[in-house]
Amino acid sequence: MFTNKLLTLVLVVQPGRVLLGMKKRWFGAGKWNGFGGKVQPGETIEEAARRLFLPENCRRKVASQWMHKIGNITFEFIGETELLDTHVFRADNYNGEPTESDEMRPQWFDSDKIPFGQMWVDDILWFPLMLQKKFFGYFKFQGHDLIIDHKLEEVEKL
Ligand SMILES: Nc1nc(SCCc2ccccc2)c2[nH]cnc2n1
Repeated sequence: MFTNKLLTLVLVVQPGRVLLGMKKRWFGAGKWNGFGGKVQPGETIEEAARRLFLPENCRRKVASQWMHKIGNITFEFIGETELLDTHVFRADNYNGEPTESDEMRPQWFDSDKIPFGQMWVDDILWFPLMLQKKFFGYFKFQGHDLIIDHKLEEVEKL
């Protein structure tokens, strides 16, 4: 019997570069990733994505269409009963300057130099889709570094 945990993941993709953050603590610490986390009760997935990515003092200034949903990935970890239902967004028009937080140390990467060796092992599989399409994904992990099953499909609509 599985329960679902709603998560967000925001990636800023600009011509020739992608913004990632080095996760400094807790789940996924030591890996480069997009920006996100858990959706709180009473907020929408989009509201959570905005809250978790934009610093408080920017939220009012950033229009609502600053990001668009590009993917939905479910992560299952063997031995755990909670599925991570992760909603992936692209924020291409973000032109703020990212600042370091307690959680994340941001850094821009050239699109052809994404540090996949220091990221979750599934990312190299869906990042290329993220640049062009929308996609559904499912990854079954044994531990945090071994994918034992996965599905990935491009879709027209999420
Ligand atoms: N890229 C990626 N991300 C995650 S967790 C995403 C959701 C999250 C959770 C906590 C803080 C920020 C974002 C993954 N899990 C397994 N493979 C994975 N790949």
